[in-house]
Amino acid sequence: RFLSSASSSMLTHGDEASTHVDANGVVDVNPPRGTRDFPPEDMRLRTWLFDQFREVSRLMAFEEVDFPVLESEALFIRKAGEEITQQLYNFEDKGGRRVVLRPEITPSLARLVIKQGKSVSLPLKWFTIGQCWRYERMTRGRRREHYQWNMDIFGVPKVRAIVLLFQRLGITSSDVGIRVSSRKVLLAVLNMYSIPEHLFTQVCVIVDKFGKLTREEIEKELMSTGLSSEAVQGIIEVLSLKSLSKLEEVLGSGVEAVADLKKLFSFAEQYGYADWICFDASVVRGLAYYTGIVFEAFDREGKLRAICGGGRYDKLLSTFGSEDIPACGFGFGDAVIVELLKEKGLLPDMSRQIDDIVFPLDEVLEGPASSIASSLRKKGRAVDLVEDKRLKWVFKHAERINASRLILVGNSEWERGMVRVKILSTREEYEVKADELD
Ligand SMILES: CC(=O)Nc1cnc2ccccc2c1
Repeated sequence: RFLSSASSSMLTHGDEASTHVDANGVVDVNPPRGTRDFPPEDMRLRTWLFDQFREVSRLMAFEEVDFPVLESEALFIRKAGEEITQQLYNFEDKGGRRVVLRPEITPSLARLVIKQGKSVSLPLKWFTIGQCWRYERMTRGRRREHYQWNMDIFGVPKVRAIVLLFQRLGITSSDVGIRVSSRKVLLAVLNMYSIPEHLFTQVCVIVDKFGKLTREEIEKELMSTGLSSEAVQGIIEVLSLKSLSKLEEVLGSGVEAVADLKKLFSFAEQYGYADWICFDASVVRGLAYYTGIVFEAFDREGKLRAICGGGRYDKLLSTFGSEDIPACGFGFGDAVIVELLKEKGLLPDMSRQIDDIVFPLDEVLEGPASSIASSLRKKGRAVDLVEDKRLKWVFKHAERINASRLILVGNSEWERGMVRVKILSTREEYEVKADELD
């Protein structure tokens, strides 16, 4: 497999957009800051990746849903100080409504589940692949949009879909692991230090920065919420645990967190994906609404950011004023996975492919050539009908787009109802009756 240039532009940021017209009046051809175009080669890679997402969703009997990329701002106003809600791509529309380009999918899912109310039978398993947005100062030069595959189950407590996808992509459990923990671990610690539960989501968001900030910075942020230094040390000590038995020693065996995690790891054993997952108490994920098991996939070489992440969120619906339905799900971005596939030499060959090129050798034969092209298309063949070119160009073009066959419509053959076929891989050449061409 060779690396196409595709993967590079999947990773580049929208170039620095300058003013929108330059000195000679040429419009700025770059897409807006932090966004990407998808020219054909990049679009082939993206389509391939999204086809893998779709196939796994189909295999797991998930139904596809979709939502507007524009949502009411109210859906994302949360008080916990998450990065995602501090970088809302929000604005006021011409009707004076507060709207956003959605930063994530789950709240839209929840909105639709509530809207569908009694008409949906549980459990429901929905998936979508949607573009998500954030507005951050370009100082960090990060992208402002990415596509996310979301898989969510409402009405039950799933990690299996992710393992299935990795296997489809050729990624093994020696390449990637999934760190698993539960928000209930943190809840138990807060209770040990009798910390009020209203601090819970705030503390989760801070602790989610474990890997990204220094210990001192974490301590400082935790202290700033009013936690005692004893509680701060206790939190950091417990969240550094990587062994379930040690966790049990610290929290005691009656704690729900320990029971949940033991159950999950025994399911993993039974389902045969135990070597993909590991307990890591530092996993809390940065979204305020998680209530139980949380997980994130990571590359074992530690070079990349989280590949995907998710968890259980049993109380999201009540934050929208509706009755709660237990739910869990994950978001899987389109960027880090491509970096990983590139690292592992697993990017597929993304070069263009076409079945037939049909070429009239004389312009009086453009009619017959066109009818040959359409009959082949009716048989499902991808046909490039070429006109106004010299034969030399057509041969080069056939190479360039990896055509399987070149079908030449010439006067002498056509008088006999024949066309000339050239198989480009074997150089084999033969005549065939035009209406027997398949
Ligand atoms: C690697 C990458 O592109 N991350 C990314 C890019 N855009 C986003 C936009 C919204 C939310 C998360 C986002 C995450």
